[in-house]
Amino acid sequence: MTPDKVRIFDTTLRDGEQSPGINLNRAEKLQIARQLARLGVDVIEAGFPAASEGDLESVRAIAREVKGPIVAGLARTRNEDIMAAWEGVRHAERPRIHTFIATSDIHLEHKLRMSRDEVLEEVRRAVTLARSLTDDVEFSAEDASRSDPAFLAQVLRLAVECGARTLNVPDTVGYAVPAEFGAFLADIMARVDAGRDVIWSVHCHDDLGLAVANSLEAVRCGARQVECTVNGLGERAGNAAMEEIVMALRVRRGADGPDTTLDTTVFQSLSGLVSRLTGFPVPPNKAIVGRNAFAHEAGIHQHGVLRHRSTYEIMKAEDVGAPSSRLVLGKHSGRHAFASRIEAMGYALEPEAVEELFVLFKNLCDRKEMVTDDDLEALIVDEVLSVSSQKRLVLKDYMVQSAGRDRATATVTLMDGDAEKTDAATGNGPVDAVFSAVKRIMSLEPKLLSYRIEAVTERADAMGQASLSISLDGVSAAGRGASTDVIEASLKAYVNALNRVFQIQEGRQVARAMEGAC
Ligand SMILES: CC(=O)SCCNC(=O)CCNC(=O)[C@H](O)C(C)(C)COP(=O)(O)OP(=O)(O)OC[C@H]1O[C@@H](n2cnc3c(N)ncnc32)[C@H](O)[C@@H]1OP(=O)(O)O
Ligand SMILES: CC(C)C(=O)C(=O)O
Repeated sequence: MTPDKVRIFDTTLRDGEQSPGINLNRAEKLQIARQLARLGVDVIEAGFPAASEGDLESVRAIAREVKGPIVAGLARTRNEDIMAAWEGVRHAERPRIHTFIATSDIHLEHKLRMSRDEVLEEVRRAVTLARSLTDDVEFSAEDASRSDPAFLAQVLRLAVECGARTLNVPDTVGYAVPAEFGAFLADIMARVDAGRDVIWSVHCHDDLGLAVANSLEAVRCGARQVECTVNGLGERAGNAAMEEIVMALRVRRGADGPDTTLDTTVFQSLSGLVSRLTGFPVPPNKAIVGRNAFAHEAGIHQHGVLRHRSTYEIMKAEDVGAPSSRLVLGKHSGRHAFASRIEAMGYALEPEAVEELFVLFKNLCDRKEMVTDDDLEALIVDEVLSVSSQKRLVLKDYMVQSAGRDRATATVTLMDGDAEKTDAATGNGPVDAVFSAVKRIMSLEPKLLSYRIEAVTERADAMGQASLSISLDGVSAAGRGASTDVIEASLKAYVNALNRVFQIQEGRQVARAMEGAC
């Protein structure tokens, strides 16, 4: 074992499960434990076997079935807890008993109601008993960071004398700040002077949002085990998030800094699994495993990432098992990202067409939270691949008023070449009214042969895609239109179909004229 290896002690199944609202059954715990083993954590704290028969059973199942990591069970210093912990872990490949008692005066006076001597006696008895059962005993001094350093050192020295091989210095209530915590740990390590066979550990809570920072500072000061949880779950504000600590060590390691041996590509799927089984969602902006951790929406960032990923990314999404970084198109996006997405979707458009689409896309962004590939496809089909080049009619504006179930009035403004034309009409619904207004503007009576509207995407602000066909003077044509507004989508489809009719009529006239000329 290299001296710079940092051991990852996962306590998702014990401290993580202490989050109010989380209750995992045996099958769920086993599923998580298997994934923790795949990730390569050094220790799985599988539970607190004295807590309940169910907890004991879960710990026992993990100890029997999950190979690789050390399997630990937590125990108070009471004999019955230690025996229960042993019952839980004894069948593991590498069993550990983790026993603890508080060392701060606040806890001694108000909670345990024990003197310092009584606590020392608890430690002596508990560690000795645990050590008689297994070689691997961890001792934790609960509320260490608020304890008198002299007494804390005395307790830890005794734990080592009785056989503990891992000494844990928890910041139980998340009170520590990094520089102070590092100095505190270094001072305690010097006072105890436990030698090279003892591993120093920390266990930080996130009450001030400093659990990860405190853990990293502890590693800098000599800790070689970090206790943490997936997604930072845990009592109150949670524990230090494992994925954040591990990636911070990896990314900032330099040539020979301390590191873990985890397969970090498991992080994303494990985070999702834990989130689904606990019902605790992962915030989109959560470091490492959040949905947005490798997503860019701002045009300037997207341009930078397209040129070189390192401009705005400090690690590879693939390294934490996330899909490669995403450029999310939204109202903050710019032309570079937009053009790149169109190209990636397989469209080779002229720069003028891309520019035209970009303007429409920005308008769409003001109406829609996020623009998907389906939305873009609808825009491309609607605006570019339809008859855009020879458009005679262009929809400029429209207004609809619905007056009761079967009556609506619409005013529509179209550009017919350079001429702006407006007219109003009524109809037996808003779509019928806008179609009638167009008919009045053009003094034409096209027959509606078919009409369909469907949502392109699934949310309330989804793009609607209208498809219809009309016939006029023996010419039939289909039209399509897309918009977040179904009336507008229908109107665009109607205008699109009329433009096609005109185009066909124009083509026939040219053909006739050519025939005449011959
Ligand atoms: C900081 C941490 O996360 S520590 C781990 C916290 N996790 C848990 O508490 C979850 C599991 N706990 C449980 O299921 C229960 O609390 C049990 C089964 C352990 C104990 O339940 P109960 O016997 O009903 O006791 P209760 O929880 O109400 O009180 C805790 C008792 O343990 C004592 N105690 C607390 N910590 C320790 C310790 N480390 N060593 C010895 N005794 C302790 C308290 O002084 C109190 O003693 P008392 O009953 O003589 O007054
Ligand atoms: C039992 C110890 C490790 C603990 O959970 C804490 O102090 O927060």
